[in-house]
Amino acid sequence: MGQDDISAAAAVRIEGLWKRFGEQVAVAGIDLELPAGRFVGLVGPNGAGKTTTLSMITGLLRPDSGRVEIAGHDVWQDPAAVKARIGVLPEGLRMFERLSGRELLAYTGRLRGLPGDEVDQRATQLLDVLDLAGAQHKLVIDYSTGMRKKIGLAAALLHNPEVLFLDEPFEGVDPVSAQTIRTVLERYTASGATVVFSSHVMELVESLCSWVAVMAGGRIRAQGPLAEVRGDAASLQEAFLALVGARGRAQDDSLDWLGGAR
Ligand SMILES: Nc1ncnc2c1ncn2[C@@H]1O[C@H](COP(=O)(O)OP(=O)(O)OP(=O)(O)O)[C@@H](O)[C@H]1O
Repeated sequence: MGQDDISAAAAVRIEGLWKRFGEQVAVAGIDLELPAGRFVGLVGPNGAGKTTTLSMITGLLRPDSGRVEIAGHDVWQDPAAVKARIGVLPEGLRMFERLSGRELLAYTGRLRGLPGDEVDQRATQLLDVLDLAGAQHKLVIDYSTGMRKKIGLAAALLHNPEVLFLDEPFEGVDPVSAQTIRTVLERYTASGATVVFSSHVMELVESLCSWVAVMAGGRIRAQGPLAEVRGDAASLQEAFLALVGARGRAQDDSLDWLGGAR
């Protein structure tokens, strides 16, 4: 099988997925096939439908229509099989904040049905690698934004999922923590696992992802290997702006009062 032949090894298969909120169409019938063993980026402007899509893929939000399959299992017909195989770091990340970081991992491990000593061992390693060992007994409510992302990531990785979904994993994270998260994720995908993450930071997506799906207005505008989606453009950012038709919006005279002589 070639690097870019995904038909036999899709981690995620989406067909005709729709979601409306009243009059607002958030996701307008998308089809997507995301390859296994890759770093996959879901990119799009604000309001494109990324979070809604990820919520439907991970079983957090019921689609109006369409189907999603993860590692060969239907998300809505076989949710237990799917949830055993995925890890999720959702946007907003509501956690049990009155637990310490270590307690949160212990609790998550038990929910996942892992034996206590295995959870302890994995938690120690994850806390260490993510540079949270010193804060492991602090309550999560007292964690910074970056620390919350890291403990959320540790909780999502604890059961060694086949596919990991991350909604804006680097938002609010300092460069040192971002590098730590990146190293952990690179090691994880190198072992054959799949990471799907959403972002609007194109440089990040370009440097991390080998496969990209571009979303705008609830639709998929392009999907495929990074080089293919970028095409002849100088960067993914350029290709993205052309795809979503946003080039030059701030260059007309609609803000002619801003700056200059007063
Ligand atoms: N619960 C909801 N009720 C009503 N409208 C919603 C709801 N959730 C999302 N929407 C709308 O659906 C559209 C897609 O939103 P979504 O959050 O999926 O976009 P996004 O690509 O994740 O955006 P961002 O990058 O800004 O987080 C937006 O127009 C949004 O206002």
